[in-house]
Amino acid sequence: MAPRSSDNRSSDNRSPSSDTQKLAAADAAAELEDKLASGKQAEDDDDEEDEDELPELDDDDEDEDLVVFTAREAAGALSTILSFVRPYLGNYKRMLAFVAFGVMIETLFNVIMPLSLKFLIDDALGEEDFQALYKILGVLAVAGIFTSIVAVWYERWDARLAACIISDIRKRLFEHVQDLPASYFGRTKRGEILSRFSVDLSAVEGSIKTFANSAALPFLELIAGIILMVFLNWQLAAVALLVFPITLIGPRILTPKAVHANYEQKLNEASLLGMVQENVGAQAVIKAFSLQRKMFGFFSFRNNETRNRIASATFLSTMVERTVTISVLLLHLVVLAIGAYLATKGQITIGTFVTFESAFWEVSYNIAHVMHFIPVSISSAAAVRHIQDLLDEPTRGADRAGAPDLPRITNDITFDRVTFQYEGSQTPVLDNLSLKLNVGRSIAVVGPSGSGKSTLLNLILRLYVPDEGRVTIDGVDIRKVTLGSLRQSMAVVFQENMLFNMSIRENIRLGKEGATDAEVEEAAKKAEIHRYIMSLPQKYDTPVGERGDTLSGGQRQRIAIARAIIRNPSVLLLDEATSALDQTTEAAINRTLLKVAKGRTMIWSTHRLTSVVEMDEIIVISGGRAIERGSHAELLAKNGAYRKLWDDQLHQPHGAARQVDDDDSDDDDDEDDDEE
Ligand SMILES: Nc1ncnc2c1ncn2[C@@H]1O[C@H](COP(=O)(O)OP(=O)(O)OP(=O)(O)O)[C@@H](O)[C@H]1O
Repeated sequence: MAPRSSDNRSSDNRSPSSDTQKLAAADAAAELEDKLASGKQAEDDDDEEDEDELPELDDDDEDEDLVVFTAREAAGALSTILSFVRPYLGNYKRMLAFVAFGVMIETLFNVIMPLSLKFLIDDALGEEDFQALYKILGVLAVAGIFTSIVAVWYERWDARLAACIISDIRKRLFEHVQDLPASYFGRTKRGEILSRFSVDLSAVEGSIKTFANSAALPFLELIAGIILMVFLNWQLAAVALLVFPITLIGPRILTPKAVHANYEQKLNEASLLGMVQENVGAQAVIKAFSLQRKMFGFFSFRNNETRNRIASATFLSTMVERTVTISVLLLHLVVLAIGAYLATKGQITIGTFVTFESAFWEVSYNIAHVMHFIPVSISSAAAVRHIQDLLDEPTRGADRAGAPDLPRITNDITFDRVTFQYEGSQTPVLDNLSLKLNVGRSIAVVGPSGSGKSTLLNLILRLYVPDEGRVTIDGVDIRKVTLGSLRQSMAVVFQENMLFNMSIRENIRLGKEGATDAEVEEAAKKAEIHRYIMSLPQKYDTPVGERGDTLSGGQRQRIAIARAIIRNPSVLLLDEATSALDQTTEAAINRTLLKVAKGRTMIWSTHRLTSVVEMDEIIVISGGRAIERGSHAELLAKNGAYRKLWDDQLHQPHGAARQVDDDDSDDDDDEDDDEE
């Protein structure tokens, strides 16, 4: 038998492992799941006769033709993968050529090897010609060593090529996700995006990594083996090839059942994992309510269910493989009998008989190999479609062609009859809102929960764009300037402040590229966090952990404030930026923020009215509009919506505090509401 230079292939090719079958069935299950989830049928379901039309999957489904991979489907899957991967191959033509050359050499050797048996037996051993024997062995040894070297060499390039392509796809995907508009993240589950990077990318990776060894090489060897069989004895080859389809009967019957069982297994495993994830996340509640035993009971039940599914799926997957090996064995007996008969009748030589046997095995195993690759490629094609769908999502936040940079903000930020509604929601959050925010002032945006305060800031940042009307800065529609220049002039602190898994210093420095250590410390001092940072053993080099988990909510918020301050922005946007702070720290930061706000514009959305009393202006948002506007004293004097919010927050009956506050505001001028 010809030496196999590719170890991975030789191990599972010669004896198709149950793992390979399991993998194939599991992948097919993933494909089935995808199809069921998306409600789509297979690509070629326009053909009424197709067997791959997918009925609902349920436990009683006895339709054995549920999923049979037709040649058309396999070809469609391959073409989907190849057309997706082709643009990436352009950068790696040299590597591709090396791999193709290696595969050709290996195929050639694996034809020469069985063929040499014929000459070895008939010409050398049969004729006792030692000259010929040495020659044949010598040629084989040289060819074997050469092929082995080539195989090791091209495997290296193959591994590198696959890694490069996947890395490029991952990069492109990540870059694209960065550019997607905020609305996409609003309507898409986080897990869905993550699964493009994990499940789908690894399915594509699986097919790319194994393509040379599990598809190209077996396919070429299959063709070469058939040619060799026909060359040796076409009658015997015809018998062998005619009965080869018999080997497909077992998989045809059992594959749908195995696919179904694997699908069920996947569902159970996913649910088990979900349970572990939920459990780990809810440890505090579980401990506080002593729920350990109850949770263990739920887990055991699900675990037993999964155990039964795994056993059944493994057995069925193994049976798919077994039926192939049993059919090949029976077929082999037929070929052996006919071949032996022809040899005894002298119609073929012993050498031809033995070589035919060898070619027969070659063809059998290569058929099995190609068959194993089909579900892998179908699963991978489904993954490619998912990835492509994500890549096809328009990056609406991108700049218009030739958009200019936003000049320095000098006058105002204006909402000009802005109506905005989130995707999928029934009512607009902002309804024909007109509002002029003069720069250089500290402005608070207050209002009931859900009134649209954060939305207002999101529109200024162009995280979302209005459905009607426009947001302008100094008269220029912010959609018409570059996003980079718009955001460069702003800094924002959110309520939920995401820190990155890096040091405190690096997190603060994210606000300003190239900021010096002194600037970082200055910003931290202003955000009232410097003293705490200095108390840590690693000080500014302390890693904050994933999402800043090693810090308290208030500490994260102060670091986020430092990150915003260091940017030295024209416009500082604060969205409930001090919600996680205690009153003393909040008061200190409020003072700092008011100092920082001098000479720039600060727009602060908040619930805590005590934070906004010193602001230049307070705007009350309700029902999608600005209903009141003025200083704290003016708005109290108005005795309207702001007054009610203030009283509610101070737990005073509406009107009870009026006398006191009215006294406070005696000197204040009344100012008209700017509601437009
Ligand atoms: N991404 C989103 N997708 C759909 N609806 C959203 C989204 N974000 C906010 N909303 C809805 O829009 C409305 C306004 O939300 P927004 O966060 O602007 O209010 P808010 O005044 O800042 O509220 P709070 O004071 O509670 O933070 C709410 O009804 C909210 O449910």
